[in-house]
Amino acid sequence: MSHLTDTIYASQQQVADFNFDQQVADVFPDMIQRSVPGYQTILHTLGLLTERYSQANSNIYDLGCSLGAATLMMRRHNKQPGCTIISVDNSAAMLERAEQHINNYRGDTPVQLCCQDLQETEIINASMVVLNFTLQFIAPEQRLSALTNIANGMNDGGLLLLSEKIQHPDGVMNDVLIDLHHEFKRTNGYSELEISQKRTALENVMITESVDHHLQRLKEAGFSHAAVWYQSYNFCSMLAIK
Ligand SMILES: Nc1ncnc2c1ncn2[C@@H]1O[C@H](C[S@+](CC[C@H]([NH3+])C(=O)[O-])CC(=O)[O-])[C@@H](O)[C@H]1O
Ligand SMILES: O=C(O)C(=O)Cc1ccccc1
Repeated sequence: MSHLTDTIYASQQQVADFNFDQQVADVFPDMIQRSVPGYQTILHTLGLLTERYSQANSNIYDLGCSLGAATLMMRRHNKQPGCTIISVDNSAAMLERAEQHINNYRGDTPVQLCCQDLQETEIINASMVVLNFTLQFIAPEQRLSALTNIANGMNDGGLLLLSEKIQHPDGVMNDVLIDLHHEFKRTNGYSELEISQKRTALENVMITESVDHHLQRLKEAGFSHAAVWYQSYNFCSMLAIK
């Protein structure tokens, strides 16, 4: 697959709300790599977790799969027979490219691609569910019901990986983490204009919450255990066990 450079916010513009359209899908590998600290570490660890947590004859869900990076990692590492990976995204542009991307690799575990809202996705017999930077795009008041639907469809001992951009409850520390993230983006070649215009685009679309809020809600949704396993600046990854 060709990897195009993300220049979406490089020119001064009337900034519209961020949306996962064709333009974003075209540059997504470059955008996520240059924007999300720890993205590769999280995918690498997801491979290890798949070896440990996938259960024979179960479903594995990648919710908000974008181009299928987490799907491919789980397919590569799944050692259990009779599993199906169900990869869901409500952006047709993303899913179209995910299909091409996934077809470029071979694997034993079948992958079903579904263009639908994850909130309308039936979760059944799940040993693993991945929400890798997806829940943050769901309206906050809908997050508990989305997570409850997921927990209800998971098998005992099943694993949820939830990665999110987070907000620190201490305003000063929150600003420190945001500064560090912006420095990370500058180091990766984004200009001040790109950083500030993207921030505006995301303002109404991506609502961040504190780690405590996430962990408490995971318990409320029906998970028995939940903890942070990784954080890089204001990007955090949590695990929950049903
Ligand atoms: N309600 C929804 N239903 C389904 N999909 C949705 C919904 N809302 C947003 N999405 C989809 O969630 C994805 C979020 S990106 C995930 C990266 C990927 N997980 C990765 O591991 O590379 C994260 C980011 O761009 O920061 C997009 O593809 C949206 O279309
Ligand atoms: O780019 C940012 O500032 C982010 O917060 C991460 C991100 C990455 C890709 C799409 C949307 C948000």
